[in-house]
Amino acid sequence: MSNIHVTSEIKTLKKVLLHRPGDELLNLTPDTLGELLFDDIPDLAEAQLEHDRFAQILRDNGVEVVYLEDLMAETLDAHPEIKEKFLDQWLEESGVHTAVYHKIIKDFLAKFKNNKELVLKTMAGITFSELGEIHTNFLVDRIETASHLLVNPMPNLYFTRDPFASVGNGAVINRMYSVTRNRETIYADYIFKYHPEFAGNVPDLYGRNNHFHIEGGDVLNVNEKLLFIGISQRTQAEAIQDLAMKMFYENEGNKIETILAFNIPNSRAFMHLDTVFTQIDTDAFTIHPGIMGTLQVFAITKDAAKHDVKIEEHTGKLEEILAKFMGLPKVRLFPCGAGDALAAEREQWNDGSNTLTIAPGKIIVYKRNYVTNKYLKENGFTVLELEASNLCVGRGGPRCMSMPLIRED
Ligand SMILES: NC(=[NH2+])NCCC[C@H](N)C(=O)O
Repeated sequence: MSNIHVTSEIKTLKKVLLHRPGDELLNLTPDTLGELLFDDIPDLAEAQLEHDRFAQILRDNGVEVVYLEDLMAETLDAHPEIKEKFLDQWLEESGVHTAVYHKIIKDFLAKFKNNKELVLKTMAGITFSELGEIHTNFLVDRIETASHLLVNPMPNLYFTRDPFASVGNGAVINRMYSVTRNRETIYADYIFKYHPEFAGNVPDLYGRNNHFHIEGGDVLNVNEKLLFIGISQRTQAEAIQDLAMKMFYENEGNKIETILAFNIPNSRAFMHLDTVFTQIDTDAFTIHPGIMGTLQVFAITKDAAKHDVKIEEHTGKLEEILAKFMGLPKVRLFPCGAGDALAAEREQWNDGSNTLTIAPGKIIVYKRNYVTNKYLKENGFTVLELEASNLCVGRGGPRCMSMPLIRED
């Protein structure tokens, strides 16, 4: 029996994975914002308060909250023999190839006796100055243009939606689009391989060493047999085709029969499908009107005779395509900004259409998106509002900040 079970976007959420933003946010500087995929530097203490409020809303609604840093620390506690391998891999993938640096960092990390502190340190990054006495004489640290960092931080970790995606009883462990986010998947990889609760029961449906990139923000579980995946800045069409082949032919336990691929504009504001489209009830979605002009929808199914996939483009009204594939008489779309074009752009930027559904019709949103929230309330949705203005400068909302591990059927 797997410890992952997700066959829906909306059914009652039972267990979710979060990461509480940590010191990695202190290692953001104006010069590194672009590379590290942030638009501003959040106030860490405020961001943590906001994140704790998010976790509390989830708990108050009966959801068990677990943290990535705890699962990874428990993994190392249970298997001390993999610690060296984990650290070597993390260093190698952090771009620390020289033996001298490698040794200095390993010596520095040896001070962290507690695995949770060690894990948090690997997430936060390492500056030259904190190496203190071990920090000897580095030319690279003396030049004017030097970065202050020996190991880069992973500031996007609190967007737990992206490094892997729960699908059915398995996990799509992703190859990420950006260098800065690629190391994030190491944690999921180790947790699913070695954590006592998950080891041996969570099949990897994709693989972090795959050539093509795909991220969890693009993957929507509609039902046991149907997935929606965005073709976006973060997810390549080739990755979807590859995933389809793996799901259709290599994973016995997987029940997916159809993948609807949504080609959305390639832009920073719409980096993943879930930034412009999320399911909020059995027959309802939020949508950013800005994607409608160029949207293309493809159905990918199994072509058993050819041991291949069959690809068909579907044109026409989006509501009708969705209703057809979901087996519903009708589907309702709720535009971000409630039909006001300016409000739509402003609120989409702050994740107005990035809702986390915790039960049919019950959603968590950022409070600041007044226009969209009011509209959703007027249409009968239960809207739980999270006050947050620091978390959103990382350009992600409640769905991005959560990875469901268990939902009811
Ligand atoms: N599922 C999401 N929409 N995640 C948002 C991730 C934001 C993050 N700063 C990035 O650019 O990767």
